[in-house]
Amino acid sequence: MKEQALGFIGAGNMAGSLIGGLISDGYPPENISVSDVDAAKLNDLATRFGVQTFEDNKAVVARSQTVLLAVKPQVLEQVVRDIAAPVRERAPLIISIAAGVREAAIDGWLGGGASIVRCMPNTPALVQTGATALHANERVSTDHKSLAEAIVRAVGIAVWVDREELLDLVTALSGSGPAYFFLFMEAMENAAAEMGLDEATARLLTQQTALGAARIAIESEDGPADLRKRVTSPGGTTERAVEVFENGGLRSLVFDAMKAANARAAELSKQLGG
Ligand SMILES: NC(=O)C1=CN([C@@H]2O[C@H](COP(=O)(O)OP(=O)(O)OC[C@H]3O[C@@H](n4cnc5c(N)ncnc54)[C@H](O)[C@@H]3O)[C@@H](O)[C@H]2O)C=CC1
Ligand SMILES: O=C(O)[C@@H]1CCC=N1
Repeated sequence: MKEQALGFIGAGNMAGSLIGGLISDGYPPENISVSDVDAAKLNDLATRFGVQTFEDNKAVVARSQTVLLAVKPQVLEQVVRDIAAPVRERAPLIISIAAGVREAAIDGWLGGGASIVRCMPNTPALVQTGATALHANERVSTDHKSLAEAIVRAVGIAVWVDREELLDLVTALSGSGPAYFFLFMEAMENAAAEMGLDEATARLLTQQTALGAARIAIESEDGPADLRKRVTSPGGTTERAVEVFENGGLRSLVFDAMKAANARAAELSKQLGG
């Protein structure tokens, strides 16, 4: 895939993460072009990675075999309509990472007949620990599916979902998920600091605990319920804390939070083109 000309429209956080991952993975920077309305963002990526930059989105389409849409969902329609003519002419593979915008909406704005892969990455892509789910419309060839998967695999793991609606659920799980863990870490740090530990120590111990728990969870054959039991000595401290979480309804709170995020993703897709 590394000989393919790859274009990014939008040079923000996610584009920077994906480009950083691809380049660390050996993708030649001269085969990557990027456009943005913000010249400072383009300068930043050109300096960090040596990629080609353009202020005109159509210039990126004109030189790319794959075009990755990395702008906010709210500006996607205008961006896509603006590149529709060169996309029809060159028929590149279109990959969209915008939350909540359906393949059919993008295809409609392009005038129909486009090969579109939609994916939902997450910000740990920045440190090559991303989790991305992908879905392809019926026009995408097997080779193009492999190409899209290879692009996101450069920054972490990739899984395919067989129904596009499942991307809303993935958004609520792994798309927004890093923020849930950060919230939990923030609460643990604050509690420890409030009870008397200095803030720097509270942060360090919380961070290393999160990293250690994640590594055990990934490396072990066992699920989180079993791993939790191994920390929980009968009559000990963990048991007391877990009792407080369970009695406080942590599980149903997590369920409700993810349901709300899932519903918001579905709502966004209705607002942003059906
Ligand atoms: N941040 C996250 O955790 C995740 C974000 N996403 C999706 O990734 C997409 C990008 O998000 P971020 O990188 O976080 O946003 P961002 O705001 O950092 O980047 C968007 C970029 O688009 C540029 N832009 C705006 N109008 C433009 C135009 N007309 N033409 C070209 N460029 C234009 C902006 O200047 C900005 O640099 C969004 O659609 C979001 O839904 C997906 C998964 C996770
Ligand atoms: O909060 C959001 O809408 C985006 C999608 C997933 C993560 N950030």
